[in-house]
This record gives sequence, structure tokens and C-alpha cells, in this order.
Amino acid sequence: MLRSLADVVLTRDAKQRIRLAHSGLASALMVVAVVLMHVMTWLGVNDGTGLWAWTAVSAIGLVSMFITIRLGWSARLRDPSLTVLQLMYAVGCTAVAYRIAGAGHGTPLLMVALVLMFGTFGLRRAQAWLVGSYTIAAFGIAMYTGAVDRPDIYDPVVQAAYFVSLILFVCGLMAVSGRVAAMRQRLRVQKSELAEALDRISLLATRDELTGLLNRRAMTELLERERQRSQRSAQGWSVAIMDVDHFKQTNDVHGHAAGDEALRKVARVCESLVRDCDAVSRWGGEEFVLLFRDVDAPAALAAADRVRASVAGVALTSGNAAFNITVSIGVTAYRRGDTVAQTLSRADGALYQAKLAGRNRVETSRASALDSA
Ligand SMILES: Nc1nc2c(ncn2[C@@H]2O[C@H](COP(=O)(O)OP(=O)(O)OP(=O)(O)O)[C@@H](O)[C@H]2O)c(=O)[nH]1
Repeated sequence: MLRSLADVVLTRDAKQRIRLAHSGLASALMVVAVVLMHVMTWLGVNDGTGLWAWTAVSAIGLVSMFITIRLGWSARLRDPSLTVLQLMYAVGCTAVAYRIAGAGHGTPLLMVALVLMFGTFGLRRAQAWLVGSYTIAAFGIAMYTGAVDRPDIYDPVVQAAYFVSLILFVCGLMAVSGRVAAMRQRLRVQKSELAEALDRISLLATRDELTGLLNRRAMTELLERERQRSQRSAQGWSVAIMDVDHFKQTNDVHGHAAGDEALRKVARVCESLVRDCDAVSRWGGEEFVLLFRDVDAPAALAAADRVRASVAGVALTSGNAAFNITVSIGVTAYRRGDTVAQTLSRADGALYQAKLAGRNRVETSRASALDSA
């Protein structure tokens, strides 16, 4: 009940709620000031001249601003929460209150301190100084006219002392709110640096540095998620382990840098041939693992053979020498009830068979095989 009332008054938009809550707080402060002013008049502290007009102007102004924000009319302004306008309006009303409060003029002075304390911390430096200077000017006028018109109540010496105190207070507040603004800016920068660092950490945690493919940990998690998904659905999946043939020899003959480049090329070939829903990872060294979603063994076998044939066709160079590499691949389909480790072990067995059978081949854990011939 309370929540739905709050939704109606403050809306469900988080930013709008904050704006309206701040505006509501300003209005609440104003209500306190109005009550105090009326109580003082009732107790005979002043004669109440202009009190009702002041009450009406104060209330109408703040309520209008609340409604303007609530209806979204201020949404397109540079300051959609109307903070500066509300603050200046409240300060102006308090300065008038100071002038009509008579012997009770100490109360509006404290009220304006409260208004400034609540209001200026969220402002930019220039805005805060604008509000601060306006406060000094508005209260300066109220103090001066009070001292001239009613020196019996607004003792000129006391008014001068109040004025100096007000200037000191505003300057002190501006200094503090400037420091708070600088701290908030530092926090914003740190927050965005932290977000960047987190992105980088998560990239490092899931990607292989050399090829940019998923790393072993990320692929293991993916396979486990796929296993769990397939327990709940009828969809199967297959996995392939691919190993570069005689890669030690490639490194020895063409150098480690050429070997690295060859691994990167293999990665790009795999990525370009698998579907978006499939996944490719560097399992370690010159070994890659491919996940084929919603695919049975024969289809995975065909897909893996396309990869094998493409890798064999990639022209590599090292200095002036041109060379090729080949890969052997073991493929298996997931069998319901198996663990990921059991599935990978079957694919590894098939890879071993492909190596034994002469390399540059694809074997499955079942009898079928495709070779380069
Ligand atoms: N350039 C390069 N070489 C790597 C990298 N990781 C592993 N290797 C090399 O890959 C080679 C793997 O050699 P082996 O495990 O003996 O296998 P192979 O020579 O490919 O022989 P078969 O797998 O039996 O065909 C080793 O020489 C490793 O140093 C890498 O990131 N970059």
C-alpha cells in the first residue's frame, strides 16, 4: 500500500525518484520554516506582517517545482532536478522570512544554513558559488533594510556581525563542498578504471593470449554447461580435439615465431568454419577443442573434416620459406549420462587413432573415419 503510494508520487523511474525525493526534502524543510514562523507570530515575537503572503508564495513555488519535476517537464533541461532553481527559491524565501520575522530573525538564518548544507553538496563548483553568492546578496539586502527600517529590532551592529558570519559560513561551505566534489570526481574515475580492469581480468581469465580463442578453463565450463543443458533437453552435442601434426618439427625448422603464427592461423580457420553457436578453444600447446552444439557424430565428423582440409590448405611462410601444417582430429558425440571428462577422454582416444593412422585425419570414437586421401 505504502509502496504503491510512493510509486504514484515518486514514480518508478530511479533517477526521477531521487529528484523528487530531494525536492520533497526541500519542501519538508520549507514546511518546518513556515510552521516556526507562524508559531513565532502566534507567540507575539513579531506582528505577522506579510506572513500569509510569504507562506503562500513559498508553498506555491516549491509545490510547482515538485509538480514540474513529477510531470517530467524539466526532464529535457540541463538541470532536470531543478536543484539550483529550488535552492535559490528557498534561499530567497528564507531571506524574506528573515526580514518579516522581527525579533525571531535568528531562525531563518539557521534555516538558510540548513538549506545550503543539504543543497550545495550535489552541485558543481560554479553552481555552488552562484547559490552561495546569491545567499550573501539576498541576506545582505534583508539585513541592510532591516537595520535601516527597524534598527530597534535589527540592531545594525548585530546585522553587520551576522553578515560577516554568513560570508564566512558560505565560504567555508563552498570549500568543503569543493573538496567533496573533487572526491566524488576521483571516485568516478576510480570506478571507471575498476570497471575497465574487471573487463580486462575477465578477458584474461577466459581468453587465450596467443590466439584470442577461449582458454581451457572457459571451454571446460562451457562443456559442463552444455552437458547440463543436454540432460534437460533432447539435443545432443559433439566435441572434437584437434592437434597440430609434427609441430615440434615445425618449430625446429621454421622457428617458434612461425609456429606461433601457425597457431594463430589455425585459430582463425576454426573460427571461420564453425557456426556462431559452436565454440573453439585453445586447450593448451598445439591442441584445440571444438564444441559442436546440437550435432550428432556424423555431422561433427564432417564439420571437423572441413576444418582439417582448410588448415592443410593454409599457406604459411617463414622468411622466404613457404610451408603447410596439418592437423589430426578426434571427434565424439556426447552420450547421455557421461561426464565431460569421459567425453573428452573418448575424443582423445579418437585423436590418438588419427595420429596412429598417419595424421592429417579425423577419427571418431566409433568406427567411422575420414582421411585426407
Ligand atoms: N610455437 C609454439 N610452439 C608451441 C606452443 N605450445 C607448444 N608448442 C610446441 O608444440 C610442440 C608439440 O610437440 P609434440 O607434443 O612432441 O608433438 P608434435 O611434434 O606435434 O607431434 P605429434 O603431435 O605427434 O604430431 C612442442 O615442441 C612445443 O614446444 C606455442 O604456444 N607456440
